[in-house]
Amino acid sequence: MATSPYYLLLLLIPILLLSFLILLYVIVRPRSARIPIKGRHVFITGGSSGIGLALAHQAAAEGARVSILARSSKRLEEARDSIRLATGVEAAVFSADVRDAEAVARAVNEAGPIDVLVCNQGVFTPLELEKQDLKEVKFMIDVNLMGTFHLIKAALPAMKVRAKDTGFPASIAIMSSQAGQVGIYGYTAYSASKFALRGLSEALQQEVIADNIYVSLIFPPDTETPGFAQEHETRPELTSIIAGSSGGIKAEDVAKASLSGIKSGRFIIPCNLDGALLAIATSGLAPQSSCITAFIEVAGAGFLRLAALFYQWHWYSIIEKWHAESSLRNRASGRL
Ligand SMILES: NC(=O)C1=CN([C@@H]2O[C@H](COP(=O)(O)OP(=O)(O)OC[C@H]3O[C@@H](n4cnc5c(N)ncnc54)[C@H](OP(=O)(O)O)[C@@H]3O)[C@@H](O)[C@H]2O)C=CC1
Ligand SMILES: CCCCCCCCCCCCCCCC(=O)[C@@H](N)CO
Repeated sequence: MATSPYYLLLLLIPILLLSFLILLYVIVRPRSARIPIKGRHVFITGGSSGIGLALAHQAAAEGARVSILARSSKRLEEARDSIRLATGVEAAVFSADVRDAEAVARAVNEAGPIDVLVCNQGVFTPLELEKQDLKEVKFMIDVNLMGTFHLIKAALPAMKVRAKDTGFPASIAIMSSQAGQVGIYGYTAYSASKFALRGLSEALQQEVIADNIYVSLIFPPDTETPGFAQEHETRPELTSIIAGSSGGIKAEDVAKASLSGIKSGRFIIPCNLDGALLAIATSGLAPQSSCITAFIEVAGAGFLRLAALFYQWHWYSIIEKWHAESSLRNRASGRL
């Protein structure tokens, strides 16, 4: 009996899919890696509060040797006590302002060679640019971007030697934000500082892969931390509405997602489902070590661009409505 062409087509689809997956497996770069943290030195900046403190707890609980850096010695001591109480691990603490390259170099040299560097420190004071003082703009760029440059410059030489001597891959993980994947009302300076970390990370990964060092970029949504509580008091209403599109998350959940991605040597680390969709929609020319994720990125690009257009349509409708209502309020109060 002649084989119906439909059977051939049905047979052809899984063969084509499998061939495509094999092609992706061959081409994805850098090749995936396992980065152990048990017994290794994890250095976390901003480790005295919020996400950084949750990361320090998680890393200590997984058997890492933990160092935390921040400005306030008091908060560092309190963080060290909480880590000891929860995990029995004695974290090393270093007080320095990441804006001071020499202070950072001193702290990193004192801490000794690092296996996993987590550049987590960050500040965020959302406000419409027109109202924002340029000093605040510079402050966010200096802490979030220049501070990260200072840390990597100080830690990289010894990390290279250490990775070579131990034969284990090392990791440089940088804390971005979903506001580092999409610009959000009120976050002109903050988004700029976080988008810049994307360019830094993509370029740096090409520079350090030969030294068995993997770069990870972490993209949390709004996260319940002391910094966020402070931010929430002053951020513009439209910022809260638009940023709220991705919901909120606990610092512990960001820490778990971050460490899991770091240990797998993943370049882009989302922290929730919206973040996973956002990561695919903004994958661009980012490195990708997983052929499955690469397949989803290729297959989902078109649909997710459509979803992104719907999000923009929704956000601009909210902005338009907000301005219409506020001009009605102003007219009603006779302020126009
Ligand atoms: N909370 C959120 O909604 C989200 C946060 N993020 C990012 O996560 C990171 C941590 O945020 P979060 O945990 O909320 O922040 P917190 O404000 O709770 O903690 C910030 C930490 O950074 C330290 N820090 C601040 N400025 C400096 C500096 N100049 N030098 C050294 N250390 C500094 C603080 O210690 P000290 O003040 O003593 O120096 C503190 O340990 C940031 O990069 C932020 O952009 C990303 C997405 C969402
Ligand atoms: C195509 C699919 C799209 C999927 C959903 C996109 C939703 C994007 C929302 C952006 C949220 C920005 C949060 C910033 C958090 C932060 O960094 C501040 N709290 C300061 O710390």
